[in-house]
Amino acid sequence: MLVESIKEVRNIIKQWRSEGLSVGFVPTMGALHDGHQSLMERAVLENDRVVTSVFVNPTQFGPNEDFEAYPRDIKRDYEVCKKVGVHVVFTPQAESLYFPDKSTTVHISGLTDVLCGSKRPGHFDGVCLVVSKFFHIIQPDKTYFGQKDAQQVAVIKRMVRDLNFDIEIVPCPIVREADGLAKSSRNVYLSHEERKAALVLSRSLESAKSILDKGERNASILKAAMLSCIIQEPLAKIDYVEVVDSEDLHSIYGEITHTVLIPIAVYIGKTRLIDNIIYEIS
Ligand SMILES: Nc1ncnc2c1ncn2[C@@H]1O[C@H](COP(=O)(O)OP(=O)(O)OP(=O)(O)O)[C@@H](O)[C@H]1O
Ligand SMILES: CC(C)(CO)[C@@H](O)C(=O)[O-]
Ligand code: BAL
Repeated sequence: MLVESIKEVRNIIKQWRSEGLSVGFVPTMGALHDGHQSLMERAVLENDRVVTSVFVNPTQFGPNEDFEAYPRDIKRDYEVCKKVGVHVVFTPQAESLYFPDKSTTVHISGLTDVLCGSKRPGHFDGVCLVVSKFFHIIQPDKTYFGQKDAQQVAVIKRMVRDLNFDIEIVPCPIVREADGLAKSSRNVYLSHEERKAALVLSRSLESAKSILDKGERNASILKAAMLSCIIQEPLAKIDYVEVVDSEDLHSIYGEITHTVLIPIAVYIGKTRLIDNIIYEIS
């Protein structure tokens, strides 16, 4: 069922709750692909009822970012959700979520000062505001987020802790194209040449993994190897390449002694893509 009204979605969930049913939630910005589908499939397996939101959230886009251009196809998205077995596709209007005075903000400090947070000022405030609204409206038992946006997972977990949401966050693995490119709604922006060039992201992460597999533990050497891999691609412009603690996202410069997150953000032409791996040191 496609539901636009907040009141209606609340009533549906109230009814489910009165029947003792569990509720899973998958927030998305639409233009659904296999990455989103994997989150929805898992939610359908683990919950009696599933809500997916499709909302291109204006407050998480910077003034020079791609809010207008972001791909939108609600008809197709609805078909994908129905096929997967999602029960309600929630598509609120921005006017019903936001008010002109913008009185309330949700800011998670620390974790949002680095990586995408420092490159996209205000981005995580927008994400946290809209996700906290959805959590209040839907009050799910479990909610599903992709590891492709690893910093988003860390930030949302912190918000759930700090605001006492009684919701389990379920991080889901990155789904990739056959050649390694992480699935992303923004991949549609890529020209044929750029699509080939975009492989530099997964290639540089694979090279980091094989360097670690050989026993290298110096984070600076690892970073240098990844940078030199990416700069060989003329269409690529590095936004960041980091080696960070997988929990608190602090940069690591010296010896890697425990599990690390290796997140990267690279412009391919005008399109900014992100990817990462988690490497466990046993
Ligand atoms: N390749 C993927 N594998 C697993 N989860 C994914 C993947 N791509 C997106 N997701 C997850 O789907 C949810 C909704 O993401 P979103 O709608 O922003 O899609 P997206 O493809 O990440 O778009 P973009 O990166 O262009 O903003 C997020 O939790 C995100 O991490
Ligand atoms: C969680 C989210 C749907 C909030 O708009 C968005 O940041 C996304 O798609 O990852
Ligand atoms: N998946 C993250 C949404 C964004 O880039 O705004």
